[in-house]
Amino acid sequence: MKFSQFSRKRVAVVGAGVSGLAAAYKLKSHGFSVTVLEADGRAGGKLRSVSYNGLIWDEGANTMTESEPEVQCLFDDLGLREKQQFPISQSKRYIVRNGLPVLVPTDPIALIKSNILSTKSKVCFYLTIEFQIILEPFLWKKYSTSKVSEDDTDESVGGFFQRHFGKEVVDYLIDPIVAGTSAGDPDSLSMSHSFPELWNIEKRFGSILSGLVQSKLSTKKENSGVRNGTTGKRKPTRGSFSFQNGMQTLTDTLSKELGEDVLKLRSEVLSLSYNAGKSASQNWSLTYSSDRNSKNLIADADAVIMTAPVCNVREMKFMKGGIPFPLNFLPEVAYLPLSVMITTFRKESVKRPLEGFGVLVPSLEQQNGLRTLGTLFSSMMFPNRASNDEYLYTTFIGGSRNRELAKSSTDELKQIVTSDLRQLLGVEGEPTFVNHFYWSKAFPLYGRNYDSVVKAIETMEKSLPGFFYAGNHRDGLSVGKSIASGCKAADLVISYLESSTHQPCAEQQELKK
Ligand SMILES: Cc1cc2nc3c(=O)[nH]c(=O)nc-3n(C[C@H](O)[C@H](O)[C@H](O)COP(=O)(O)OP(=O)(O)OC[C@H]3O[C@@H](n4cnc5c(N)ncnc54)[C@H](O)[C@@H]3O)c2cc1C
Ligand SMILES: C=Cc1c2[nH]c(c1C)Cc1[nH]c(c(CCC(=O)O)c1C)Cc1[nH]c(c(C)c1CCC(=O)O)Cc1[nH]c(c(C)c1C=C)C2
Repeated sequence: MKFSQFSRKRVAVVGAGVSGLAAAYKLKSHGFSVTVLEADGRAGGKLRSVSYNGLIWDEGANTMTESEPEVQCLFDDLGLREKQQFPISQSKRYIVRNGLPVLVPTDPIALIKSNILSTKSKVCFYLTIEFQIILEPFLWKKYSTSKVSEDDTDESVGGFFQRHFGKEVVDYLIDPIVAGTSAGDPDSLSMSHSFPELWNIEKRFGSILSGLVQSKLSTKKENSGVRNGTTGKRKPTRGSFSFQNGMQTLTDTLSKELGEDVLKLRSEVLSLSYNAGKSASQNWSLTYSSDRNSKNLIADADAVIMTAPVCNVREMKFMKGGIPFPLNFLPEVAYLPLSVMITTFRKESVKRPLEGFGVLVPSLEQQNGLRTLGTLFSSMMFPNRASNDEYLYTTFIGGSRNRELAKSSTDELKQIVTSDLRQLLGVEGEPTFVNHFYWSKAFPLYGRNYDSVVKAIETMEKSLPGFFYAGNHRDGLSVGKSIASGCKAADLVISYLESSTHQPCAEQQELKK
């Protein structure tokens, strides 16, 4: 316990996904009395690992990165470093072109040599790289007055990259990468919400490439302190990783640290009521269902961190000062459905196995008969996830490209996956094992009107003192960003409750503005 003065302050965290658990862990270690209410019978949310018959697989997130400082701190505190598992040959990633996997080059020169792009696009890409620093600011100015829509925060990912690199780069690089990181498509996604760093770099420097060069130089300058050991910050490990027994090891470790008294499973939050008191003391009252008790239960709290998806928040009842607080300003969020198929094949049945991370299928390759979004070479990356004589693959189907296909039966999906893997890797015969997991709402779509969602969340926070929203609907979909979002919400709760112990209520409101 770091600050025992908080031990009587109570915080309710709604949702035991990675963001809620990270927030709760931080608050608990600062001495708060925390309750995590989780609707499901398990903790972890979109982190979901299975060990069965000598196989290990993930039905949700498969890997994560450690770019956010909050993630680094959490791992150090939890002692998770020894459980991290780094994939073999993770830089080898493939994109399908003309029906076959092509290794994605890791640098521009290799890209010129590869078959991913046509000669015309390669020349265009090469010239762009060579001359972009000089030409791009002018191109940007030209487009910024002609092509970008009036409210330019709504530019699509496809529009942005086409403006910079041309259509073929969008079709054969951006489209598969976007599918492989959000299950979305370049035309539906908002650039400012999906790639905020790149968007801001262009806004700040007027050009992506010169901006990247300049920001890289300034990061190098900042990091030189790390090498000298003067900043005390750890340099993030490079690349993606998982954990022994899969990604759920992370949320299992957090759940264990929190303990059964804190984490209440099968507890779906139904309503939240805020009643302003003289101080921010137990102003919140939450009702939740409990399968152990036919009656709904009540949890009182001084502050609330909400991490349930927006679609679930819209179903909750909010009250403020005894009267309903309607959430009609909270827009409906679109979600992408996804099926995750696990298959294993005997090694001798895979005629053209590939080493590396996995293969992504651009939308245009549907014309060559392929119907999956992509496949991770799970047991190539993590050999202990299958026996020595078999390969385990994780294939994704659906997303914005093919919502209906995601809902297909296990048998239909088995045929689709086997057919795609036959074409891509030369598998023969049937898989020796199949597992299917269907996510009806795998990802929120950061669509071109997503600003309205973020603004509505901010309105909720401003209108309801002591209410904070965290999770993957805010600053990014990745596990790392979800953790960072949870930790930031915990920090806001700490300053809110710290200030509220010394200040009258009106001033707390000011603080939130
Ligand atoms: C198939 C798939 C693959 C992915 N792959 C990767 C990857 O490789 N790398 C990566 O970085 N990210 C990946 N992600 C994304 C990442 O896993 C998620 O964005 C992240 O885990 C979300 O965490 P969260 O805590 O914000 O939300 P969630 O995990 O969705 O947690 C929210 C929790 O709130 C609970 N809840 C909802 N309503 C209520 C209520 N009324 N009362 C109480 N509780 C409620 C839910 O049951 C849930 O447990 C993937 C996601 C999916 C679905
Ligand atoms: C084909 C479908 C999908 C694959 N993974 C996901 C989908 C929808 C989900 C997913 N994967 C990653 C993230 C985090 C994104 C982020 O913002 O960091 C999500 C939501 C990790 C990831 N996967 C790929 C990349 C380039 C990244 C970013 C991190 C990293 O570079 O490691 C590419 C990729 N995804 C899939 C495959 C088969 C693949 C590449 C071959 C599957």
